[in-house]
Amino acid sequence: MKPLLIKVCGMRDADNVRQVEALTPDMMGFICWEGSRRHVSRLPDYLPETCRRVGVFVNPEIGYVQERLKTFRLDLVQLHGHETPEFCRSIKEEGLKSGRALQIIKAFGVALDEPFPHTEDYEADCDFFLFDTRCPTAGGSGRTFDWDVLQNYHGHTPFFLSGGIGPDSTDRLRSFSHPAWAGVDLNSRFETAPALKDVGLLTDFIKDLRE
Ligand SMILES: O=C(O)c1ccccc1NCC(=O)[C@H](O)[C@H](O)COP(=O)(O)O
Repeated sequence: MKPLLIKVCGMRDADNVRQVEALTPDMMGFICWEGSRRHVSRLPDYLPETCRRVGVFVNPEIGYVQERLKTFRLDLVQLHGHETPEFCRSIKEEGLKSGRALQIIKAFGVALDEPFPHTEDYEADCDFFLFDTRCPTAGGSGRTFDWDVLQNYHGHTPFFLSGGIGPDSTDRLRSFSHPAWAGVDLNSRFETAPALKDVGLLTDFIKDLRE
């Protein structure tokens, strides 16, 4: 399997952030949306330094993103709502204004009974896509979708595979292949409680994936 970026999402607790950072993921995600059980309402006492910090938003006001860019020192912004390509561009420009080469991850919910998401218009303004299971909670469902539908994605923007990836997913990941596949996103199936990751489970999984 080719080397994959590993993003651990839905972090909040400072000690847990330190423990997960020691596993050297590439990115760590902080949910900046009140509707989530993983919502981070205040700045954690510790933010990771050796991996990139991702702020996860759902249809945010630009001012809220600006504030979180500064306080969380975000490297990437992940957008999980109905944000337009223009909005993605404006967020990227906000990063430039504050002297940061901010990257954008646009998330798309995938459902078998709906047409594959229309990603083309986002190619120019986004650095990554994230294909997640469509769900009423906008993310963090713990449910997988049929990864075969990703063969309908012919774009060039690299993507994260997301939605219900768990300790038992390694074999499926090994048999999955796509030229634009760049990484995996890990969340609720590695939790002992919302926003609290099981370090043992993550240790084994990340070791397996990198072998
Ligand atoms: O995790 C959340 O609670 C969440 C809520 C609303 C929008 C996004 C959210 N998470 C963002 C992620 O990148 C998750 O890791 C992704 O949805 C997959 O989660 P899971 O199915 O639990 O593995």
